[in-house]
Amino acid sequence: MADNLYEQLGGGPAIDAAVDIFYRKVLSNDAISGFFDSTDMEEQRAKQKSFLTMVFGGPSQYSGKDMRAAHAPLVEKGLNDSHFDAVAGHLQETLDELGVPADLAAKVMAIAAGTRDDVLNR
Ligand code: HEM
Repeated sequence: MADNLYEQLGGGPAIDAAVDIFYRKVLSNDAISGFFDSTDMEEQRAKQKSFLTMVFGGPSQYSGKDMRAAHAPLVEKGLNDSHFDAVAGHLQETLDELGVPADLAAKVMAIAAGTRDDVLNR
């Protein structure tokens, strides 16, 4: 049995697929897509893949910003719990669509939930 969440989820190809589907959903949601108006989405997907690989225990040298710094400008623009909930919802839907078993999906969602206060800078 693979001993870290990264391997249990299916490794790099699984993370790539999840991040691609996830951002398609995020950008299709008018309530949150505006935050990404001036974002290079190719770079964003690459950073998110690297970040998730790291927090799931896989081989990653994430060199992006920490969650607090990365989202501070967005909090200035009004980023709040409702936006975080929408993003978390799209992550859950993505995991469901990919057929990730509920116990693993719950671990992923717990890690995402653990970033809330940093993302919202409080
Ligand atoms: C589970 C919670 C979240 C995680 C794990 C996460 C992860 C990340 C990562 C890894 C970056 C890249 C940091 C860098 O540029 O070095 C980033 C940037 C960003 N995130 Fe998040 N994020 C989360 C929640 C959100 C939410 C709720 C929103 C808005 C609805 C959001 C919008 C953005 C935007 C707009 C950027 C900056 C892109 C740019 O520089 O143009 N994130 N996030």
